[in-house]
Formats: sequence, structure tokens, C-alpha cells
Amino acid sequence: SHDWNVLFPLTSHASSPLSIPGGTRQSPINIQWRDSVYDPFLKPLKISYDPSTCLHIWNNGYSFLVEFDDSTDKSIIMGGPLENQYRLKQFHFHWGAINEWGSEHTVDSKFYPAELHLVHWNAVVYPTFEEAVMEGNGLAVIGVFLKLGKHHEGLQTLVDALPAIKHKFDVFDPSCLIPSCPDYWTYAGSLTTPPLTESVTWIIKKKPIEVDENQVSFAFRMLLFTSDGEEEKRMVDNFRPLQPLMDRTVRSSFQ
Ligand SMILES: NS(=O)(=O)c1ccc(C(=O)NCc2cc(F)ccc2F)cc1
Ligand SMILES: [Zn+2]
Repeated sequence: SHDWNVLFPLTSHASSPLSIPGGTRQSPINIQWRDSVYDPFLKPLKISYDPSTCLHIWNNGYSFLVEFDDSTDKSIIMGGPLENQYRLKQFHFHWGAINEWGSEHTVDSKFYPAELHLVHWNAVVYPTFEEAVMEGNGLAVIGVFLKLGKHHEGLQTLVDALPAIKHKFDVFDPSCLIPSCPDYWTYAGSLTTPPLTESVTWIIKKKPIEVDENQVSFAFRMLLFTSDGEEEKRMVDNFRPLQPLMDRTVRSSFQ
């Protein structure tokens, strides 16, 4: 596993520096609902994923992620605050050791137990993901909060695959993890793990999805930061501390 704590000893949570020198658009942030500005020109987000582009699920040492075949425009998002269409590359989660915290973004300083990130890149303008990661309009990440409630069927498919972790999927449609309510906040931000590049248009859904206690606690908290043979370290609290808003406005697609 990547031991960023060696490189960034200051971090208390996910292995990434508390702040990045010269950073003006770092993520995550607290979304103060009453300070967000309704933008009537924001379009609805259009999401079209092809479940057959799903490749595999794996533990990359800071989360578990489900990767997609991003060699074509089969799974894309467009509209919303975006100028181009963006290709789905992977999704992953951030969570806490207990249900009191775990999300990266907060709403009115409230943490959710977990947060889903669906990572997309601007393949219209940039030839590779690696190049898009370095550009201000290179990435678009949809953030979805998870709150405790009823069982989530779609998530269970993932949870069932976790023990095997090096798991080949045949099909998985991640739109089942995105709430149908179209409302979202959007702001210019960054990756929340190294290299923390300021290349992300964040689209944070207003409505959380509901998952049950077991799905969050069992599933996410049985994963390990460590690899085979190393002294076990449970993979928990893999979220970065909140970053200063600085000279940014969070826009909302709803009134
Ligand atoms: N939590 S988040 O949604 O903000 C986030 C999304 C993607 C990545 C990522 O792809 N990292 C690996 C990576 C980074 C690069 F800069 C270049 C390649 C690469 F694979 C990191 C954080
Ligand atoms: Zn993330």
C-alpha cells in the first residue's frame, strides 16, 4: 500500500498534506447551504453509463475503487456546469471509523458517514487522464453522500464483492448509486489525495443515498490499508481535512 504518511507526516486523516503551498482551490470544503448561490443558467446534469464498461474492483491502498473502460465515450456525463462531456474512469468511497464522520465534504458543517466519488475526465480536450489531471477543466467528480437508513440493493452488489477485492465484475451500473433528485452544488476544486491537483469541477448531489448500518460498517471497515503479510491496519478515516474556501462561490442548481 502507498504509505503517504511517510511523505506527509502532518496528516491525521487520509494521507495528503493539510494544505498545499499556493493552493487556491483545494478540496474538500464545507458547503454552507445559505451561502450557496442559485445559478439559473446551470443545466441539469446528464448521466449515461454503459454497465458493460465496468472492469474490476480493487483496493489501491487509500480506498477501494471500481474501474471502468474509458477508451470510448460509452459512459459519460455532460451538461450541469460542464462545457464538454466527461468520461467515467472510476468510482470510490471515503468513510470513517464510526458513523459520526467519514464524508470529505460537509453540509453546514455536518459530516455524513461516507461519500461516493464518481471520477470523470475531459477526453474531448485531453488525450489521456494523466494529462487531464493537470488541467483546470480536466476532471469532473460527482460526490454523493451516504446516510444510514434502509438497505441499498445496488450497493450490496459491491459489498458482496469486497471480500474477494480482486474481483472481476461483468456489469455494474453506477447510476444506481446516484440519487434521482437532480439538485446539486458545484464549485471549482481539487483532488483530495496526492497530487491534489486543482483540476476538478465538483458536482455534489444535494440528496444523500440511504444505506444500512451493515453495508457501511461491515463492508468499508473490513478493508485494510496494508497488504498481505504487513501488520494489519484497517482502512478507515480515509478522508482529507476540510480546506479553506478562499475566493470561491459554491453555486446551486436549485432554489
Ligand atoms: N478523491 S478524489 O475524487 O478527489 C480523487 C480522484 C481521482 C484520483 C486519482 O486518479 N489519483 C491517481 C492519479 C493521479 C494523477 F495525478 C495522475 C494519475 C493518477 F492515476 C485521486 C483523488
Ligand atoms: Zn475521492
